[in-house]
Amino acid sequence: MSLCLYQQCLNPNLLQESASFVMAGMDSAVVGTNGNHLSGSSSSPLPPLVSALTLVIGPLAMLSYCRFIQHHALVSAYNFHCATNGLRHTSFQVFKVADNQVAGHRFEEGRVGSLIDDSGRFYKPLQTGARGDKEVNFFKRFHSDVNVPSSVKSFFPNFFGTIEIDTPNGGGLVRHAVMENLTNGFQHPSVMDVKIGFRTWYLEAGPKYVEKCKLKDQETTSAALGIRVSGMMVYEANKGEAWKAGRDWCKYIKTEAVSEALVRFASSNPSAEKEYDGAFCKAVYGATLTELQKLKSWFEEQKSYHFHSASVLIVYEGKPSRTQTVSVRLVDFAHVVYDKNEIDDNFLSGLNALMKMLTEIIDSVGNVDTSASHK
Ligand SMILES: O=P(O)(O)O[C@@H]1[C@@H](OP(=O)(O)O)[C@H](OP(=O)(O)O)[C@H](O)[C@H](OP(=O)(O)O)[C@H]1OP(=O)(O)O
Ligand SMILES: Nc1ncnc2c1ncn2[C@@H]1O[C@H](COP(=O)(O)OP(=O)(O)O)[C@@H](O)[C@H]1O
Repeated sequence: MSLCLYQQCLNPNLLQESASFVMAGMDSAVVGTNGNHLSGSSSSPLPPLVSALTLVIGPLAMLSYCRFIQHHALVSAYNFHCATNGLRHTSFQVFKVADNQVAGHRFEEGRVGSLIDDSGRFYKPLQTGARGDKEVNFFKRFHSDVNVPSSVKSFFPNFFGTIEIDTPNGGGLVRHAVMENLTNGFQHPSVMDVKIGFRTWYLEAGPKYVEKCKLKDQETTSAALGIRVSGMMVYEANKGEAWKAGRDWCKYIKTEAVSEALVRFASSNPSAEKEYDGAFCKAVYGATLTELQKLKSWFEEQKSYHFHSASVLIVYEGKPSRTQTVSVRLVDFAHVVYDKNEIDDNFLSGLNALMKMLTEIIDSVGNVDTSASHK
């Protein structure tokens, strides 16, 4: 979790330019609200370790490919509480590979994946063109939609705008969405991404994309079950390390083995001697169901947002503790369609399918054979 990928240049001229850009471009209401933080964040002393790192790595960074990050979020971030913190990106920034990312676009040969920082932010590389814009527009629209209750908004990551980060693979500047890191605060998170819906495609996306999705929905469990386990990692306290499912492990889970995979995710009680703990599994999924029920109530009414290919992200603490926290949130909003004025049956039925499966697991968890392979 400690690979330092980028070191932002500490070029005072650039900082200056950026600061004045921000001040000039921002709405006065934002400056008025956050003015103290604005000036404070640009001049606040760096923590000792960071300062030391700056001295050592700074000159190297200056020579390396790390260019100044252009911050585009600040002007448009009027409706979001990001402007003040956003300015921090203009001073000093250490990004790390998001090791807790379990699905989606990851750092692989020639590809760019998500990053995190120590302040609890998650940087998701946006696709070029319309697709990236779609996700950004979703966040802006959704978080400022007065018709969505705040209890529902809290299922979605906070959004802090976008920044462009120079990638080390020669790809140049890549725009990233800056979000709340949903695994922040967990010492050893166990994380599972469950894609919701019997179909991930939607006609508005165009025939090529629809074909690609249809094939994937058939090949995986989406079409048959309404859910697809897209990724998972489980912290195994007895080993002191996390087991992460590979892309193919997830892709080729057979329909009849999904339940077993779900049990595997939640039954690894780090405080238990044995590998499999039904009581722990019940506790994790009991808490999950309580959250999903709230989400479901909203989906039973709302007609404004249709989510395709979005996922429920379940996170629990793998470090032994007496109280267990389970976080249930949503991710991936690159395929949202608006104002259809009808219930999002595809997402709702997928959610119901997941809830039914989790309920069945809770009822029968003692009987599941977790030693069997899922293949
Ligand atoms: O962008 P691609 O073609 O690599 O496809 C992504 C998939 O990568 P893969 O092709 O399986 O290596 C990717 O699969 P993984 O999660 O990496 O297994 C996702 O399915 C992604 O969809 P979304 O952004 O989660 O809706 C997929 O993105 P879209 O199909 O939504 O573009
Ligand atoms: N805000 C977030 N905080 C923490 N992890 C996240 C966040 N958003 C996404 N992830 C991680 O990244 C993975 C892929 O996210 P997703 O939005 O589906 O990306 P992609 O569009 O590349 O498929 C998720 O399964 C999760 O592990």
